[in-house]
Amino acid sequence: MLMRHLPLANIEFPLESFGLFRNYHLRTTTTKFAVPRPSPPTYRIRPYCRSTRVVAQYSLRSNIGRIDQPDHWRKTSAPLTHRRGTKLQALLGEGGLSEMDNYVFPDYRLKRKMDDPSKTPLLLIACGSFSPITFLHLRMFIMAGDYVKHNTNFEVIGGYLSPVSDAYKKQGLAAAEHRVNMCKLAIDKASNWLMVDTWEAESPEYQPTALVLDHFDQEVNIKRKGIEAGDGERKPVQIALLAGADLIQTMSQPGVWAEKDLDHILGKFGTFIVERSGTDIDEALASLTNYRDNIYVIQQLIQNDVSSTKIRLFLKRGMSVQYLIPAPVVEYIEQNKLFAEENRSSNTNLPATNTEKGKGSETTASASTN
Ligand SMILES: Nc1ncnc2c1ncn2[C@@H]1O[C@H](COP(=O)(O)OP(=O)(O)OP(=O)(O)O)[C@@H](O)[C@H]1O
Ligand SMILES: NC(=O)c1ccc[n+]([C@@H]2O[C@H](COP(=O)(O)O)[C@@H](O)[C@H]2O)c1
Repeated sequence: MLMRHLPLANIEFPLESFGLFRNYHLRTTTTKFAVPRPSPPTYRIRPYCRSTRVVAQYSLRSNIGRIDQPDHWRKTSAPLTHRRGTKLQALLGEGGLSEMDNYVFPDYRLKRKMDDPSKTPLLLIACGSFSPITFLHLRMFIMAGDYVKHNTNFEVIGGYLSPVSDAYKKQGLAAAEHRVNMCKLAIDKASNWLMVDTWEAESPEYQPTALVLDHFDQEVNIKRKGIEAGDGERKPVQIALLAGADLIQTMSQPGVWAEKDLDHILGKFGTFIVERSGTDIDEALASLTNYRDNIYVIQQLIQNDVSSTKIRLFLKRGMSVQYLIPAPVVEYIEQNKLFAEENRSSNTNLPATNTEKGKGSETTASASTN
């Protein structure tokens, strides 16, 4: 896996060597051996060093050097052993989350060449829980696209959903595998420019947003050297965070964002903010005036107050969420019985921001659904 699991070797062992364990981990102080999945009749062993990870992260942060995943590693992915023989599996295909261990940056919907070389290429990144993804998450990209077209000199060349890692431990966070699958289902047929990047979701550790944006910068500007402008030249792509106003509001709350991360996100990358009911946008931006040239505020002309929290609340109460979230996602939730019960097994450490933002509260379930 890129950056986090820099593989040093790719060794196959006979099945009998490991008995019948499906996941097998050997740890020493400096080296970890992970056996992600059985690939009958052999297990694939993936050794990697913790120390290399630190070096890789440093390189990524500072854009020094190049961290390449060896091609042989990508191509020798273990076959899936738990195939879901459903319509959804057909949709998710081989790119389903079951193959998360073999991370490859998705670029199949990235524009290869700009339509207008005089513009600045722009890539929109929405970081979030997406537990589950709603139509508003998708609408954010559409609203941003319209805003960019009519108000700026940017040209959007693609958009990514980046579901947060399980390590975020937020209340109501379904397993990353499910959240990624739902995001993929939501965009599969519905978009020709949105993609789901699993780099963050795959990470066993929480990745701060500044680092996530660095990852995109690395993939698009360092590895792919930007985009062809149409006049023979390649242009660097402006990476920007796409977020709701509630997220920006947390930027002035003490302890939520590191000062250097804010400077990195708003100074180097910039952000497109979608208005959200319940959040005073002027108040949210008051402490960020230093970065105002890099902050674009998008009005929600048709207010949509749907949130993942409200969706989970409906599901917990056995109410339908049809037409609030994409149909394949409704089907996926039913098939996997998600959000039906209080699902807090991995979410006992709740962040302080859980019940604000006018999203509805899972703990005060009497609110807003009557
Ligand atoms: N109705 C909405 N209006 C504006 N922005 C939204 C809306 N719903 C989600 N967003 C934005 O989408 C991004 C991803 O958010 P996230 O996955 O945390 O969704 P959420 O619906 O706010 O989740 P939850 O209710 O679980 O906290 C955030 O930047 C958030 O502000
Ligand atoms: N310090 C940080 O980098 C930081 C702080 C708060 C939220 N976030 C990100 O914002 C997104 C949405 O978070 P919430 O669902 O908590 O609003 C997540 O992707 C999360 O990683 C990042």
